[in-house]
Amino acid sequence: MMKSRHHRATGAAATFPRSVVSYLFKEQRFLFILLGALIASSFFLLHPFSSLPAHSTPDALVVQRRDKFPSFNLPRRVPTDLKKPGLRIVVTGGAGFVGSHLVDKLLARGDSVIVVDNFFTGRKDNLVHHFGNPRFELIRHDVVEPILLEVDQIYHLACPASPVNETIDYLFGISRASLVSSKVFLNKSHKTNVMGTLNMLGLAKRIGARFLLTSTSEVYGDPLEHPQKETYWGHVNPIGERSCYDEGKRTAETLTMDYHRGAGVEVRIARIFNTYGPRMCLDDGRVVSNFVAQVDGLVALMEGEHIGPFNLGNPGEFTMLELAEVVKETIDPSARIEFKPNTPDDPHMRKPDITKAKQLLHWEPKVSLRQGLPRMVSDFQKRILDEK
Ligand SMILES: O=c1ccn([C@@H]2O[C@H](COP(=O)(O)OP(=O)(O)O[C@H]3OC[C@@H](O)[C@H](O)[C@H]3O)[C@@H](O)[C@H]2O)c(=O)[nH]1
Repeated sequence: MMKSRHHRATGAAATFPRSVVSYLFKEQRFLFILLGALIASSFFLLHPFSSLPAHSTPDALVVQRRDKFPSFNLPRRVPTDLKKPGLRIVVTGGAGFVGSHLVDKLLARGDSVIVVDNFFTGRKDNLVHHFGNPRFELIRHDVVEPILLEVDQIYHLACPASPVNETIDYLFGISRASLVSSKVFLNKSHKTNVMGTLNMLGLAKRIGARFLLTSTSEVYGDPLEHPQKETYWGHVNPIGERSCYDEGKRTAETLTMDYHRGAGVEVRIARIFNTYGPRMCLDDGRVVSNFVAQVDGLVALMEGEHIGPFNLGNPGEFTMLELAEVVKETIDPSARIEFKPNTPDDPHMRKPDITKAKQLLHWEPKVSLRQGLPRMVSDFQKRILDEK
């Protein structure tokens, strides 16, 4: 039985090639196949060559072929786009001034963004232009309570803003005190910096996300070194009126480095110097993005390899009197400048040394203060008038 089956199999194998050959030669099929192959190869090979200059190199051939057949470009482009899906990013304090500009940038880049904000000083209006975008989510949440989210990166900005902004607010006749009572601010600032930062670092550790802390120039206190390099340890009063913010941010930096050294969390630290621009106090959603070049610096820091800290600010210097003069000229040349005592522990001078950011992040501000301030003032003026 076994033998006869083997014979039958061998016989079938022997007849197979013969039947294929006879099939191909029947009715001149082979001739038609040859003819088809000849036409196809002459179209793809001979046609591009016919117009090539005599000295063409292999590279030139590729270029010529791309020009003649635009579809040659397509396979290159499609996989590149497919390979880079957007990141999932949390921005705490994303409804605030710096945060909302950062959110604009990340969404424009193609990332998915979740904003976590308790609207302490931030406003929904700053983000309203993203409502309806499927890559955008807004969660009302206080970061002093833990939250679990699945993301790749965390930008931690949530913090009651520095009292130092009051100087500028005062110049425009806008008081932050009307938004947030100073007592609430004092109680909240340190707690948010400590517990909020701990919670967000804990989240970063748990889900393996990269964490960026927006610290501040306030960590230098009333500096004895001028301008301030990142290596300067600062001159801060631990029990003063401003300490809640200054020491709060210093603690946040310490916690960030603890989680990096102790738990291996990938961290980044930015020290933001006085930021100014549209949406700082009022907002109509229209932005002159150059005002907030710091946002580009934050993204460069998050994407880069360096932990920091990095000073992000404008090294251009101006006195409060010069600032008041610019505001006066732009808003009301007949206005009178009043001199008042400084708030306790207010720094006498601040100027960032941004050499490190320039060298390692390739970042520096695009608009000088001299150019930027009048533009900001007129933007404010217009929006104040619009609101009346
Ligand atoms: O407990 C809080 C406090 C504040 N916030 C939010 O955090 C945001 C802070 O934004 P603000 O506009 O007040 O302040 P800014 O954007 O100017 O500065 C903010 O980002 C840069 C950091 O260096 C500052 O410390 C931070 O206040 C607001 O949206 C506020 O509602 C919280 O979500 N939780």
